[in-house]
Amino acid sequence: MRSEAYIAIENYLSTNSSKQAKRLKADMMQNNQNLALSMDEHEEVADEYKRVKIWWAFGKNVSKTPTFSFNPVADEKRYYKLTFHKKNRDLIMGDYLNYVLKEGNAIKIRNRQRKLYINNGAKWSHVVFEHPATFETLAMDPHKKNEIVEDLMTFSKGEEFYERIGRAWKRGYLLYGPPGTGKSTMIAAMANLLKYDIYDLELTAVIEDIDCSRDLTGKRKKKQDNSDDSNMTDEEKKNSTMNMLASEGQDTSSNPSKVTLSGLQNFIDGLWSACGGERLIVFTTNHVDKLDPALIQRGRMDKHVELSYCGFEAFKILARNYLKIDSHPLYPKIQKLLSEKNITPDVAENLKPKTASADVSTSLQDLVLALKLVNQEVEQK
Ligand SMILES: Nc1ncnc2c1ncn2[C@@H]1O[C@H](COP(=O)(O)OP(=O)(O)OP(=O)(O)O)[C@@H](O)[C@H]1O
Repeated sequence: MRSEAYIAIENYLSTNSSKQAKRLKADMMQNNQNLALSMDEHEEVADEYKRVKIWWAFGKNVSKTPTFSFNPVADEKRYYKLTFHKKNRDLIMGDYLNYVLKEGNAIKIRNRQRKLYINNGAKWSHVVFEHPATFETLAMDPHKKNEIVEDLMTFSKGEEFYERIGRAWKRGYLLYGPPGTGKSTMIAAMANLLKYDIYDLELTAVIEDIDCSRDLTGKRKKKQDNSDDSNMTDEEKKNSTMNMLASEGQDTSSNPSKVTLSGLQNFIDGLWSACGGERLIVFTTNHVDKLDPALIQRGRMDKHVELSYCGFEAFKILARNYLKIDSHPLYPKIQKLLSEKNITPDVAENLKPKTASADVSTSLQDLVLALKLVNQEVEQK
């Protein structure tokens, strides 16, 4: 079995390939998407660290003593040999090897399959997290979007900063806005950007009058209690979810069901202090005004982001995603319709081609019809 350190070194060396590509053997793995680079026996790869040259060589020892077994396996020990000038011994054995192990582990985390954990009240279960959302495809004001991406990147690279100021490496986000404005989509984009796992926690058991909520797989969940809320309008219904995004292997197993608001606050604070790695808590709600301010105070939720109705700028991003276009003669009409009523970005579903022969104009015409319909419905209400 290969040790963690061996795998980390292997990962690290695989990124060194740009300089040494000719000398490395390329194997296509899995679905031809992951290119795995490995070294051949006695092959050498040169590296440079703080202007010091280092040579890596791969080798293996096969045990000479024959052993009897019904399932003979070669007793083989693989190793990497490191060559450098002896005056640099301290730098290489200390700084450099630490750097290699850290980089190698980071590559492992970046390349691994990520998970979406769901809490069923008693314990966490998980599925593979595969959601295509990215910040590039998220429709929202570009300035606001850049600010969020920058904030997240600064946070994710902030280990030393948080250590220096003696604070836990954590950040809280509150996403609020009407249903269908992209809160779940943004969480998926965050997880994809940072390569974090997601722990999804429905707070419907805690806050009253909750109807239903949508999870990251896009399915509407059935209401869990039996109380009759058929007289409630959509506006009166609330939906609050907490998502924790964390890097690999962080233990967050707890049972938060049936907690009071102050219990919930303690629970969140407890999660924060549970362990050392970076973590991002994202709290989503449709009704920020109905939440207890104590729950979302700065410190618990550092950044408040409003996800809102679909403006023309956001529509242009959706049109680019769906139709690969930047302009069209129907744009002024669409801009006018979007400005008349509150339209959520999920109206972009109408941009999906409905027939094999549908082209850009047909899709935009479908959208115009859908927008007119929504506007009429709103007016009738
Ligand atoms: N800002 C957006 N950018 C791109 N797609 C969006 C955006 N908002 C919504 N959508 C699309 O609309 C659908 C619903 O969005 P999403 O589930 O993210 O909304 P939500 O705010 O989380 O809704 P809810 O409050 O009901 O959970 C998704 O299929 C998503 O692709």
